[in-house]
Amino acid sequence: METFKRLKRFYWPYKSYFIWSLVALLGVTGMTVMYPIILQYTIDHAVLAGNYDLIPYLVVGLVVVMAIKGVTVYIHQYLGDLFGITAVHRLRNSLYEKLQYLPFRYYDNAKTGDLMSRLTGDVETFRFFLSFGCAQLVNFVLLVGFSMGVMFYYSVPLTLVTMAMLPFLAIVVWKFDKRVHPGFRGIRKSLAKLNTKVQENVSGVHTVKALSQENEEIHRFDHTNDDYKQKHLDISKIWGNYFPLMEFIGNLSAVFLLAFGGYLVIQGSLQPGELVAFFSLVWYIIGPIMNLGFIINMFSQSKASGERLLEILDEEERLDGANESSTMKRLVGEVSFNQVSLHYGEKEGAALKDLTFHVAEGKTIGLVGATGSGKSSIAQLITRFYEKSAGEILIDEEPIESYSLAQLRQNIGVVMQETFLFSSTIRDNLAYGRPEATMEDIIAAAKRADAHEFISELPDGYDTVLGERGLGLSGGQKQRIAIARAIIMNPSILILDDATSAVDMQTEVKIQRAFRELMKGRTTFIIAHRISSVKHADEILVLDRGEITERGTHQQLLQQENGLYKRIYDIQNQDQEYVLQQA
Ligand SMILES: Nc1ncnc2c1ncn2[C@@H]1O[C@H](COP(=O)(O)OP(=O)(O)OP(=O)(O)O)[C@@H](O)[C@H]1O
Repeated sequence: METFKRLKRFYWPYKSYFIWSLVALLGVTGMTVMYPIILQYTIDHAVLAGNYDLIPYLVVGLVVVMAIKGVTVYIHQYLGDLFGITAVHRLRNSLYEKLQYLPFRYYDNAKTGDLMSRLTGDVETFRFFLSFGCAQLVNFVLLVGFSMGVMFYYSVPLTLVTMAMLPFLAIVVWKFDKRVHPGFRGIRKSLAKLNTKVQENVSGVHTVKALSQENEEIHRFDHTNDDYKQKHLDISKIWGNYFPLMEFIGNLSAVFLLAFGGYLVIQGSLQPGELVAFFSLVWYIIGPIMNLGFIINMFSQSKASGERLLEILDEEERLDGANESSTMKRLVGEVSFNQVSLHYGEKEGAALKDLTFHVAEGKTIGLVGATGSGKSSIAQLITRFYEKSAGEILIDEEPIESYSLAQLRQNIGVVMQETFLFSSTIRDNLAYGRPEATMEDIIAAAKRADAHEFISELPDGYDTVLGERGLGLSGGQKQRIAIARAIIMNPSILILDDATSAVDMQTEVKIQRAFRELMKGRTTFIIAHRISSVKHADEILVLDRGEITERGTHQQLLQQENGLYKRIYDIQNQDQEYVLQQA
C-alpha cells in the first residue's frame, strides 16, 4: 500500500471521477443482485403460488433493472477510465519533467531502454489498475457484501455452511499473492533489459555492422529474450499451481450449498425459489473470489510498476542553488578557477587536481593534453553539468553557484565533437536554444557558420527534416549546424570541445573560419588534440592527469625544450611534413 500512498498526489486530485464511478458501481452491483431476487419472487410467488398475472409486471421490472444496469455500467466505466487516464497523464508529465532535471551523474549509469520501458509500460500498467483494477477491488467487496446480505436474509444457516470454505480460499489467494508479486517485478525488469538491448542495437547499428557483430548480437538478444520468456513461464507455473486449487475450493462451496439447501427445501424451511436465488448469489461470491487472483495479479503488477516509477521520482534532482531573484542578465564572461578539484565518484580518483587559472573577458584559452587528462572535465564544471569537489569557480567575479543553471547555460555555448541533431527540421535544430529566433536570425547565423550554402542545396532547404541521428548530413555539416546553433544563442562564453577532430583538413579550414566568426568578442575555451586549433589562443594550459603542467602562449610553450607541448607539437609537425612529402 505504501507505493500507492506515495503516488497519491498524482491520482488523488481526480478522486471525484473515482468516487462517482464507485457510486455508479454501487448501482451496477445493486441491479446485479436484483436479478436473483426477481427470479426467486417469480418462482415462489408467481409460478408456485399460481399468480400468473404477476408475470408481465415482473418482466417489465426485469427490463427496467437491465436498463438501469446498462446506464450505470456506462457511467462507471467512463468515469473509471477518465480517472486513470487523467492521473497517469499527470504522472507521465512529472516523470518526464524529472528526467529533465536529473543530474548527468544519473545518466552516466541509466539505460535508455530501461527508462523508456518505465515511462511507457510501467505507466500503462499503473493506469490499467487505476482505471479498472481499483474498481474491481471495490466491486469485489460490494458484490460479496450485497450477495451475502441477501443470502443471510433468506437463510442464516445455509449462508454459514456455504461460506465455510471461504477462509481456505482466502489463505490460498494470500499465498498466491506472496509468490506472484516478486515474479512480476522480475518480468518488468527483464522487459526493461530487452528494451535496452533493442535500443542499444539500433543506436549502435554502425558499430555492430562495422565490427561484424550481427550474429553475436542475435545471440545476446536471444539470451535476454530467453530470460524474459523464463520469467513469464515462472509466473504461468504459479498460476497453474494456484488457480485450479482456488476453483476447486470455490466449487466445494456450491456442492455444500446444493446438499444442505436441498435438505432445507425438503424439510420445508426454505422455498425452492430461494434455493435457486441462493445458487445465483453464491456464484456472485465465488466468481469474484476466484477472480481475486486476477485482481491481485493486476494489483501486484501495478505495485511493481509503481515502485519502478517511484525509483525515478525519488532520484535526487539537480540542485540549482541560485537564489530565485537571480536575473537573466547577460554575463561578461570572465572565468576564474581557484584550486578546483573534481572527483566523479566517491571511489574514483581526482579527474582535476587543484586547478588555478584566470581568463579575462573575450580572451581565448586553449586546453591540450593526452586523453583522459581532464580537458573536458573543465568544460563540465563551467557548464555545471557536474559539480566541483573542492575549490572555487568564479564567473564575472561571482561564485558560479550564485547563477541559476538557466542563466548560466544561456550564456555558455558548447560545440562538441559529436553533434546531436533532433529528428525535426534543420530550422528547428538551429533555433533549438532560442526558439523565438526569427528566420532572418537563423539564416544570418547559418551564413556566419558557413552552413547556409549547403542547407540551401538540400531539397527542402531549412525545412528539410533530419533523421534521428541527423542522417543525410556529413560530420562537418553537422558541426557547422552546431556552430550556427551557438551563434543564435549569442553566448558570452564559448566551449569548443574537440570540435574539429572528426573532420578532414579541408573541412577543418572551413570550420575554423566559422569558429573565428563565432569567437569574436566571447571568452572561448578550445579543447583540442591538434596544436593547430589552439596556437592562436591567448593562453594555453597543458594538462596531465588532472593537473596543469605547463602554461603560456604557443611561442612561450615551444621554448620549453623538454615540455609536453613541444613534444606534441613536434610529433604533429613531423606528421604534417610526412603528409606533405607524400603528397
Ligand atoms: N562522467 C564521468 N564519470 C566518471 N569518470 C569520468 C567521467 N567523465 C570523465 N571521467 C574520467 O575523468 C578523467 C578526465 O576525463 P576527461 O573527459 O576530462 O578527459 P579529456 O582530457 O577531455 O579526454 P579526451 O581528450 O579523451 O576527451 C578520465 O580519467 C575519465 O575517465
